[in-house]
Amino acid sequence: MSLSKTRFFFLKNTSLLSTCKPYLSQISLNLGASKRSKILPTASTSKKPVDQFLFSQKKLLADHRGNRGVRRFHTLPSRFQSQSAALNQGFQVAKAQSAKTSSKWPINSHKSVGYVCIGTSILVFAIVVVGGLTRLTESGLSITEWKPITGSVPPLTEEDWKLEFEKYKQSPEFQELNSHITLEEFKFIFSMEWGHRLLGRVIGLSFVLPTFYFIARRKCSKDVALKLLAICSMIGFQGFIGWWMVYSGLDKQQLAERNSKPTVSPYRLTTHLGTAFVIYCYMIYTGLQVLKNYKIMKQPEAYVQIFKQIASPKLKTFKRLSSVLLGLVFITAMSGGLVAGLDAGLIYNTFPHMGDDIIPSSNELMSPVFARKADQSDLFWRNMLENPTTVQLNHRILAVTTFFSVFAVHMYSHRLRPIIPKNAYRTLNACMGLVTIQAALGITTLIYLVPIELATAHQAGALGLLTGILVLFQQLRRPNVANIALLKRSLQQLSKTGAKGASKPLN
Ligand code: HEM
Repeated sequence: MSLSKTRFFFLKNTSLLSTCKPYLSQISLNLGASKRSKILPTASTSKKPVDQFLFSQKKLLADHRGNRGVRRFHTLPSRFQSQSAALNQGFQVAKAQSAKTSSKWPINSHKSVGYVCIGTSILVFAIVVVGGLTRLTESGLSITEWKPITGSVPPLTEEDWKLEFEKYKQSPEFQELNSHITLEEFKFIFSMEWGHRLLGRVIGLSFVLPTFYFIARRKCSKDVALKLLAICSMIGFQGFIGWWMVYSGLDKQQLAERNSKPTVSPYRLTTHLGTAFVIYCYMIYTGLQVLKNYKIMKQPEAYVQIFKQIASPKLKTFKRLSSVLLGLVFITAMSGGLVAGLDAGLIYNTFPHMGDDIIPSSNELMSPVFARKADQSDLFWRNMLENPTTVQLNHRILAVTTFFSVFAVHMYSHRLRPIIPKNAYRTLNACMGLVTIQAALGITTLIYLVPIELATAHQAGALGLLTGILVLFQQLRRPNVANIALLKRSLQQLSKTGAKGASKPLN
């Protein structure tokens, strides 16, 4: 069994950590959270460095492979226990604890969990683009029913197609806007919407099935299992939101209340877009976290330098800025969803001017036409969310703020260059490029009156930018508690041997 495999065994054993916790609390390596500093013995509490310690467990763990959890420590050979008083103490505590708990969850998830998360997030990216195309080709209201299971079979015969077309003919969209379309044209819009829904089902299956497998086979840690389950429920919920959105464009009563032509509610469209973005981010974040932890577990020495940098208090502001950027990009994207939902990109097609001025008149921005209450108490928020002029202006303001914020953080990163992890520095450079492309795509989409290609690219660009900032955010996050322990020990070993990367103390 290789050393890395031995480590895996070590880390798989949840109880080892709980074993170590009591006596590890003496350690404080200045790493901030007290929880994290209670993990592994320092050199002074253990006679052996962690690698030797782990290696010496090789046989022991192999002997006890069949026994999971803390039971392994019941039968520790005394020769091993005598190696360290501290360890001995830990084992005694584990014995006591074993009577109460027996956990089978590994501390680190297997890399395949990370691959599934990242792989499925690519499908989510694709469905967002397909969803954008569905909206831009005005295909979204062509399927008038929601059949989560049987709907995956498309019309197969000409008769089936005619039947679907008849159903569509009852919809407000056909009656008010599309009464001229032919069966062939209907087949196109139906296929767009059907493809979008099918991709949703594929995403559901390709995430839910592996999740059950990972959980049943204990391939993931407990907290990752909870995250996977949360993502599964969000995927299911997204299917429901999709139908809730479509229904708002099919129901005559709702359309009359909104005094709208047959289109979906902009609020529901933005909710649908927002949930897709959240699912996407959650998948990428979880996937990257799992892969990072897995990599560290296999080769902690390779990550030591980065760990020292991200644990440094000097990077605190930069880390906070990365979360601000993440929030800002997300809000800008949601405001873009409202622009799309209200077709607000079809007015004021100049930049930076909106009409004669950079900002339209206040009368137009806060028009009483949009207030529904007699006392106009809803004037402000209705204009902010329902007036296409104001909504477009908001999106411009947020987009420009996002652009200059990324630019400012990028400039700031040059000053911090020696202390920023290289990978994060590179990611921020890429984000600067992505935000520039995104702003350019937004402006051209507007100027050219929202052509399908540019609008689709602009939507994909939003997701691309969000991915970049999310990766940056993730790169600046600490690994899990168990891996921090490994890293601390590697760091100590490196400083003992005077190796490069460990010369400066952890600050
Ligand atoms: C820099 C950050 C930006 C982000 C993150 C962003 C994000 C988005 C998103 C997510 C959408 C919704 C797309 C859809 O659902 O189809 C959108 C739509 C839109 N954005 Fe942006 N945008 C940005 C910049 C800009 C800029 C600078 C402009 C131009 C002033 C602009 C103009 C538009 C227009 C006109 C739409 C509506 C397109 C449509 O109807 O499909 N965006 N934006």
